[in-house]
Amino acid sequence: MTSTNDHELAVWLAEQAGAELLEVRQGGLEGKELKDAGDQASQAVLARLLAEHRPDDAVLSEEAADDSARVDAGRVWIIDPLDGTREFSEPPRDDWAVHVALWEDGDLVAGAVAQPALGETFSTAAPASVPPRTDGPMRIAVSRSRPPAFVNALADQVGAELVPMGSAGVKVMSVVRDLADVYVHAGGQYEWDSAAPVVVARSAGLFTSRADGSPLVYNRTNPWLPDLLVCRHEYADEVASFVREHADES
Ligand SMILES: Nc1ncnc2c1ncn2[C@@H]1O[C@H](COP(=O)(O)O)[C@@H](OP(=O)(O)O)[C@H]1O
Ligand SMILES: [Mg+2]
Repeated sequence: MTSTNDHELAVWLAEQAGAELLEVRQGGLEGKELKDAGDQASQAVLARLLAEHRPDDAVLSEEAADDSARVDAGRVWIIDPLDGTREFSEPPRDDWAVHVALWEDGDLVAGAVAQPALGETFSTAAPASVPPRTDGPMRIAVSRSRPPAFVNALADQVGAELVPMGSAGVKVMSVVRDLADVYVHAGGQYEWDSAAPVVVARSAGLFTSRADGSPLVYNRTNPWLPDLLVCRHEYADEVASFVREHADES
């Protein structure tokens, strides 16, 4: 695997962790015990394989202590071993994911989002082509548990329907798959929640930004990156302008 390119490595890592998560989910645990076991098992797989195959690279993970030296590193893997932890603990839901992204010299350059319960991995190794849009009203993917405060007003204004689901990665992939047109989030998130989904969405030709349309910046000292917009290009201006006008309500 050492000679594998970064795109292929991201896929392999996400799928190895995903296989581990499927096993953990069969183990008879429930609730918080299942969530914790999933987080820890996936983190262990990713940390071990990254140390083995990319020993010189830094890592920023939801499930590991942050080493501030990564801010000065040239290459940083930004990983979320289990995104949508809540949905992972509610079998047979399939809206949870493994995120593996690579940041290099200022921007995201490779990544994979595995949806193990769906048997699918979306990646920069084989960029997806977004299907033609399904006819009908705009569909906005939102968090099941923490949707942005402004989202009902946004849906009313643009005549959209809301599609609640778990996991930032799954919501971004829902835009890639034409199950939604827009994913907008505000109020809280970290770099690992969006890094891999964003680089995969970019490779599929989608629009990505902060919720107000400003650029996403990764590998900052503080990984808090609380809002996100991923959508088909034709919706970007309408949604970002609405967010700018309603910034105090997120
Ligand atoms: N207000 C908030 N503050 C912090 N993290 C948030 C958040 N809203 C969503 N997230 C994180 O974003 C990811 C997707 O959330 P959601 O499924 O609600 O859309 C989840 O990651 P994890 O499952 O890795 O913790 C969740 O913790
Ligand atoms: Mg997450």
